[in-house]
Amino acid sequence: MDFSIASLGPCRIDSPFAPLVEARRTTEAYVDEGDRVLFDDTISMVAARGLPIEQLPSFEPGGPRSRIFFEPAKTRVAIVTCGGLCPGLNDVIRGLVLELTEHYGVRRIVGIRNGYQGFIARYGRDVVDLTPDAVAGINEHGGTILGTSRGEQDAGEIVDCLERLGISALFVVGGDGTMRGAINVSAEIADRGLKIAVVGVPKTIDNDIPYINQSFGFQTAFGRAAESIRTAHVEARTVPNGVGLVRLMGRHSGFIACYAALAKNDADFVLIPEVPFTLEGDRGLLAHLRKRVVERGHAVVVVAEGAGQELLETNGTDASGNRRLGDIGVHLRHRISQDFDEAGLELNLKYIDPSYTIRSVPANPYDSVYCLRLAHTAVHAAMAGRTEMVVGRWHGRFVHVPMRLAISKRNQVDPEGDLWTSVLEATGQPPNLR
Ligand SMILES: Nc1ncnc2c1ncn2[C@@H]1O[C@H](COP(=O)(O)OP(=O)(O)O)[C@@H](O)[C@H]1O
Ligand SMILES: O=P(O)(O)OC[C@H]1O[C@](O)(COP(=O)(O)O)[C@@H](O)[C@@H]1O
Ligand SMILES: [Mg+2]
Repeated sequence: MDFSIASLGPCRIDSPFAPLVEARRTTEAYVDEGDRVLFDDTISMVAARGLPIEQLPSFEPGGPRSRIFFEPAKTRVAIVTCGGLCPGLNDVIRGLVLELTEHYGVRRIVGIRNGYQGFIARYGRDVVDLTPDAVAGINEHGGTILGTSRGEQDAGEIVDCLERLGISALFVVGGDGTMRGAINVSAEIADRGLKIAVVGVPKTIDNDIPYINQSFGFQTAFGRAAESIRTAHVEARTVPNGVGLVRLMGRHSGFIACYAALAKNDADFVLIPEVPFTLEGDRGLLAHLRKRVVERGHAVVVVAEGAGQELLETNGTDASGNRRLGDIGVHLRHRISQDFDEAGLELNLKYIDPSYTIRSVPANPYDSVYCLRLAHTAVHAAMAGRTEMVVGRWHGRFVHVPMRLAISKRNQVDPEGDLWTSVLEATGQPPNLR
């Protein structure tokens, strides 16, 4: 694991934040820019490394610097949002624009329309000016005012466009695919000997980006998902042999399903991609579900879209190379109905798929705060010449994470971890459904 952050050069310019931070030292509420945030947070984890303290894996802290790399008056900035929607995208855009203009005095900020496509001539190269007026009130709305897209674009053409626009700092707001694209862009920038900072704000409702504790918009998304679980529960308990079946987003990671289920504490079974299950046999889902309905009169099943894919046919990939998943919700609805029928049991199954409704909403107040603080951290990093990195929060501290680390693996629910244990405690489902 390499935690070192790439930099465009020494910081020689006084930062407007110098008077605010120069006298500060690390406390439990602040990390000095010269300090490091430890990766490990227990005594046994640190001890197991067997390393001297300065060699322990650690993150560079985020936040304002006393000196910066770019001269604000000469700095031009671009912002792009890519991949699937996520609550809070507009909060991030507005946060970046206001911090850059009001505090650093950056005068030219452009938004690239429709993700990486907006850089490309074939798609009509689409750029809009972003001023404080242009972003007023956008945080009240879901989606992204810049638009977004999937599908890989040529890094050479992207950098041609950055050069033509005279950009010094590019902010990329997106998920793992976006960061892979941004690494290619950074490599092209380095090959051409340019000084353009590329700083990411990681975006994913699936919460599948590692080394950042939690992604923005996730809390809003699972909050919306929890409403579907409440609906399913109300419907299921008011009819004989009621089963509420809820399918939630979560391509490879079951965080939305777990958190939404815990938020309502009404689910009897939670099925996620990280924990394989079978339908058939004494230990399978169907037998346990039948038993639960016979004993208690109703049941609620929450399934993440990526769960049980081994039971289904997959359907190729999307424009970004993401696997198109089989529909586990529809499959379960069919198999549960069949199973109750074969057992001669009445069944009242209500199937709910909130689908895109959980990600197209505006951020809740918690996520809005988080988005704004991530945006501030990203601006401080870029102005200090940091590049090929994303901002994140680790153990409650804002940190800089190398982009390569942020895509080096997928953040997933650990079946041996305490989140899954909480789900097992809350549902009472067997640890092994197979
Ligand atoms: N392997 C890759 N290499 C380069 N660019 C990629 C790669 N995967 C995705 N991208 C780019 O990132 C953008 C968003 O990726 P996608 O996977 O759709 O969403 P997310 O960033 O949310 O994971 C796409 O438009 C594409 O241009
Ligand atoms: O239909 P779309 O827009 O391709 O998006 C569906 C996928 O987007 C997600 O919200 C995640 O998107 P990202 O990979 O862009 O973060 C998944 O939960 C879902 O499977
Ligand atoms: Mg992705």
